[in-house]
Amino acid sequence: MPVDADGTTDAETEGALPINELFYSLQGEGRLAGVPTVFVRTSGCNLRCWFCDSYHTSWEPTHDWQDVDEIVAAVDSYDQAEHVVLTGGEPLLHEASVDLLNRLGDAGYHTTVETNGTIFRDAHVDLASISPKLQSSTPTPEKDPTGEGKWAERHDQRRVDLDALAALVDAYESQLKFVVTDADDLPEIDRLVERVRDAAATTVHDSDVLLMPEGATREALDETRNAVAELAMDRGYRYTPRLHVDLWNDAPGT
Ligand SMILES: C[S@@+](CC[C@H](N)C(=O)[O-])C[C@H]1O[C@@H](n2cnc3c(N)ncnc32)[C@H](O)[C@@H]1O
Ligand SMILES: Nc1nc2[nH]cc(C(=O)O)c2c(=O)[nH]1
Ligand code: SF4
Ligand SMILES: [Mg+2]
Repeated sequence: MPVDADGTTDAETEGALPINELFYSLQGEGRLAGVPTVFVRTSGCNLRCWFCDSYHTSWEPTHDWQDVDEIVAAVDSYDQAEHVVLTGGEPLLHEASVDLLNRLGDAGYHTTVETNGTIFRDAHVDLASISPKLQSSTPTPEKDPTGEGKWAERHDQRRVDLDALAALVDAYESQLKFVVTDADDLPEIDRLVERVRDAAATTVHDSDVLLMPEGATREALDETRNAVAELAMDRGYRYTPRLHVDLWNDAPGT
């Protein structure tokens, strides 16, 4: 069954998830970088960042439908792993993500959800790794990988939902992880962090705000990582590497 253009799924398939890939690696991003982790990547997204490093979950979604039972068994087959990351695409689009997270939490796994922060769901989440999307992520006709620019307006309208961001920050241990393309992104990050602080009851420390260089390949990161590290130092935010890209470049299943 296909994921439709918005990435929403047919009600019939509740209890199953569209899985693009499931693999064992090291967490490459954020405060748990370096931790051995099983990744479950769902397909389908409500946004279309021009730089999306998971093209086959957003711009051109591909997947197998798998029952939550099957996914849990596949996670269990990696004996060494105590951590699971649920990512996508946008994993919180899918109702069945709640069941999967609750099952993994009950089984004793530490669960991280990688989310664009536009959707709140109540589930077992040990770390909400929230990556709100900046204006520089918008797929303008010049930047759209399909060259059409059809998604620019929808992307721009949907990319920030303050209520969802505040609900995620208030419900879960969280980090705000911004993809930085250049220094022009910083004023927008500062403003958005302040808006989240105003909307949420929980204190958001500067050390919970992470700057991540844009780049899906080593070559692309060579152009961004040092400048982003300097911006993090200037501003007092945290820098996060993209360890998996440094180690394995853009190989699938890493
Ligand atoms: C593919 S997304 C899936 C989860 C969710 N849709 C989101 O955007 O947070 C996983 C992470 O990769 C980041 N990301 C995607 N493409 C990137 C790129 N070209 N450079 C740096 N980070 C990127 C996202 O911002 C997010 O933190
Ligand atoms: N190793 C590795 N770490 C990651 N952290 C977040 C990822 C993601 O795509 O959400 C990711 C990923 O794709 N690979
Ligand atoms: S929100 Fe995440 S999955 Fe969706 S297009 Fe952007 S980076 Fe890709
Ligand atoms: Mg990734």
